[in-house]
Amino acid sequence: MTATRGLEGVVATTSSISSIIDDTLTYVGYDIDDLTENASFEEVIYLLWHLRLPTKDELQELKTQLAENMSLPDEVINELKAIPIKKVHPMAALRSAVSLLGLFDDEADVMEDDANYRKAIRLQAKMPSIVTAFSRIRQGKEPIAPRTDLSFAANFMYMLTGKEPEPIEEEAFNKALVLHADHELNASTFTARVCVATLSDVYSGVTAAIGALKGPLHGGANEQVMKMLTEIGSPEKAESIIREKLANKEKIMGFGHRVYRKGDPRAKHLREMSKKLTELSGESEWYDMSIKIEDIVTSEKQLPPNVDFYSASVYHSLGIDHDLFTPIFAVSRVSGWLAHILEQYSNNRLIRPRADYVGPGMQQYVPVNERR
Ligand SMILES: CC(=O)SCCNC(=O)CCNC(=O)[C@H](O)C(C)(C)COP(=O)(O)OP(=O)(O)OC[C@H]1O[C@@H](n2cnc3c(N)ncnc32)[C@H](O)[C@@H]1OP(=O)(O)O
Ligand SMILES: O=C([O-])CC(=O)C(=O)O
Repeated sequence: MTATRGLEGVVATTSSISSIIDDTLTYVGYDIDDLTENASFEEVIYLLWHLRLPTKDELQELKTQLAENMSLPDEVINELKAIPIKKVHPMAALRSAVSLLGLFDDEADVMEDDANYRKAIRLQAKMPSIVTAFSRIRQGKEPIAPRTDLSFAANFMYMLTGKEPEPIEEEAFNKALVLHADHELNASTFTARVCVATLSDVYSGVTAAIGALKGPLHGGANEQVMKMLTEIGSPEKAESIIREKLANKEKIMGFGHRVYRKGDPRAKHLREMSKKLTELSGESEWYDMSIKIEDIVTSEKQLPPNVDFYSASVYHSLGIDHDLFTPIFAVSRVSGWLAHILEQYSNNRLIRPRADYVGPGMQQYVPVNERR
């Protein structure tokens, strides 16, 4: 038995949800470029869960179901008010709140398909409410109730700020949600599948996935990108700082990918949005700095930007707090996690690989008093 470090190149399951072939990303056979330009996030949710695009009536039904399930139990709001909210990372709060939500769902441990689908709707609907409630409570404000007449993207921004977004902001946010929705067997999705393959429940699967997304090598990279851009401070300083980081063998956040070699097809959409939105907000230095960094990292290390690099300046331009970037990723990616959880249940087998043991050989137990 020989281990493959990080399971690189290992094919661990079949899936009909999304694919990455020759650096092209598709959801159920639809190119990500096509979906980003044309689809609403609600259509993408339906696509991932049903493996086909919805009719007009089916889409309306999904929108209604999401709208009806957005509000949070008082206990979850009260818990967010009880935690040391100024010290807690919102991803940790989201992880705990999703786990807590499961305690107030009478169907949490009901394993029938219909019940699991209903839980998927509830989780998809309530994740934006948790993230926005966290943000409001942290500012000493009351959470804002969701509106049934707004799109998923607009509702998130409305619950965050109390204002309806401008059409260009809603469009950008919808695109970002579409771009982050699913990505084959990434670390958090794999985590969700491993968890529910024990026939554990949907809440456990999503809670585990949030924990995996939180790390800076995965979803947590978008917040780290903004931290780096803020530290660099201006496009003029980018070159020397990035060259120094590379010389010190530091990783540049938002670059590199386990699967893509030529580049992440999502990055160009976010680059374009970053250009547009930073111009609009009068802070084009974030875009200029990002372009400069991309030039250096691609020429020095042949590492193209991934989805997290330009999403940082996009979310910043939308006025979003930097530590909410990864929770927003989760608000979108939960659609993919849920699709994979439902797919795993539909054809389940326990996921249990082996380890190549490299520790000491057989040893004799020595009582503690005799040990030296
Ligand atoms: C949504 C997402 O999860 S997208 C990924 C988000 N994560 C990041 O942006 C963090 C920065 N990037 C990385 O850490 C990596 O590229 C990962 C985690 C995405 C992929 O990791 P792996 O496939 O395991 O590649 P690994 O970390 O082994 O890197 C291979 C080589 O490229 C280098 N490298 C990879 N990424 C970077 C980077 N961002 N900056 C500098 N060097 C890098 C490594 O140092 C290593 O060099 P070496 O062979 O000389 O030691
Ligand atoms: O696929 C991966 O390894 C990481 C990634 O880009 C994602 O989850 O969107």
